[in-house]
Amino acid sequence: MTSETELFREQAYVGGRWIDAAEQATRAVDDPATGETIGHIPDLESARLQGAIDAADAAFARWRDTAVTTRADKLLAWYDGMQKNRETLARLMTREQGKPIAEARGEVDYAASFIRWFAEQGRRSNGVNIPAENPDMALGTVEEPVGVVGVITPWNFPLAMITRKAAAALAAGCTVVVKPASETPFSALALAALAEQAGLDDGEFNVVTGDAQRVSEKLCADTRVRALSFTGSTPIGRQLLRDGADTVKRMSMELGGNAPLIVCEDADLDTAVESAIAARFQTSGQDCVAANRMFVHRSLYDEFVERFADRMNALAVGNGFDEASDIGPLIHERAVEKAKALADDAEDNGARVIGRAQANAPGARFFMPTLLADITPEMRIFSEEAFAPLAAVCAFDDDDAVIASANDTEYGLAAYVHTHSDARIRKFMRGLDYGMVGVNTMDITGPHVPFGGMKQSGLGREGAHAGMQEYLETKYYCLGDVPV
Ligand SMILES: NC(=O)c1ccc[n+]([C@@H]2O[C@H](COP(=O)([O-])OP(=O)(O)OC[C@H]3O[C@@H](n4cnc5c(N)ncnc54)[C@H](O)[C@@H]3O)[C@@H](O)[C@H]2O)c1
Ligand SMILES: N[C@@H](CC=O)C(=O)O
Repeated sequence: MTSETELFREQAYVGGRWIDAAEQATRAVDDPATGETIGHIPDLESARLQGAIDAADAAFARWRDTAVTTRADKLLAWYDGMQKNRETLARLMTREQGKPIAEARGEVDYAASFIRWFAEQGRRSNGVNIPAENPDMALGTVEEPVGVVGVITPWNFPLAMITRKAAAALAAGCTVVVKPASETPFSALALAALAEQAGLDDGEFNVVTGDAQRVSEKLCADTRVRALSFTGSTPIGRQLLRDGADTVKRMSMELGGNAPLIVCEDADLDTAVESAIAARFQTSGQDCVAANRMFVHRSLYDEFVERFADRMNALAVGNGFDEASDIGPLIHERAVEKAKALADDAEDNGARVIGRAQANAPGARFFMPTLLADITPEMRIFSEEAFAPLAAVCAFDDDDAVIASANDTEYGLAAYVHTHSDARIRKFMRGLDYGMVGVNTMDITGPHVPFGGMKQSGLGREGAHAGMQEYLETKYYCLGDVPV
């Protein structure tokens, strides 16, 4: 097992080397639970960012022609390194992101699962044979790696959002340049240290740090970067789509969410309450597939609100290193201010506010779990992604009306419905305009499923066969005059 200090890297990883920024320019990274500085990362200037693309481009020529079994072996060695260093990676994640340590361990497993899954999938990205109308011709396709892939990721899942992209791209034969969120770079750099140990040490996998705008402009402008895979907010996704247009980049966009959770009159209330608690408060509410609006049939509404509030008020709020904590800090104080503003807006417009006083919060970046009852479409919480432990619920009477209400958003990532009626399951699955629909469960993700959204929640899918195709080009060939 690699020691904690060996995996704690304060340098960028480019072309298999650990580098600083020119003039030793750095940015500080803090612990969101305490505000203490935990380290510094290089603020790479344009020349060194260019060097990362140069390294990835040079490596691509070699990596694309590397035997698929060799690629798979290196990815599996990377996976093994993550397993052996699970606790170190989890502690590093809690330190910089704040999530409860149990969730951090779960994310290490989740992140590693993408590497294992794509290590094998890379051996199965097949072309097709096309029956020729002319018997003297032979037609078909081959799947080829697109080239250098730019990867930009958020802070809420510091490891999994990287491996979900990089493992697929590397398995396809591409090389990658990763820019992690400035709030959570150390998880990414520890991943790079394990990649180096696994033999990804010659420009196949690069992690750059520094000014986000400077990095993305570099990645978008360089024609050797043939694809950009982004996970983050919809406004930034829109900007990157604009920036990538000039070089016609292949774009994968995993953006914001506003998930509805619908409890129908024939739902199992115990399952619905437990699922709603998990769907709202996982990742301390900072989750793209979090249940942002809850709709409960009027016949169950009062009971649901009472049970949900009891479970919510029992959640332990504290430092992520405390094994008893269910809810950790938010990443920024401004995230706390936004949650307070959404709650105030809802209350000013008639919502009931249920929960413990914010004065009991154990620190400046903690937001105490809160339930807004009797919400209406006029309230900001109905259309804005809370990204905090702030739940919102209202009653409904009619299935068609609640589907229309659930769809009344620019987002379309995940949706959840609780019912035991086959007819309703079919109705809601067809009626909900979301890329992913969970029925009687919120446990919908994994490396084997196509994760992604409709409308302004994104473009493309991550995970499963679809996740591999984001990094492959289909080349059609037509062989004339091939006498049989
Ligand atoms: N769909 C998904 O799979 C998924 C997963 C996780 C998070 N998200 C979404 O991400 C958002 C929260 O994450 P966040 O706060 O890190 O998002 P963000 O958009 O602020 O940042 C995401 C990444 O983009 C970079 N970035 C920020 N400004 C940039 C700019 N002007 N140009 C280029 N890059 C820039 C950041 O440094 C970070 O690396 C939420 O909306 C959440 O729903 C979506
Ligand atoms: N919870 C999502 C990440 C989005 O925040 C996932 O499981 O991929």
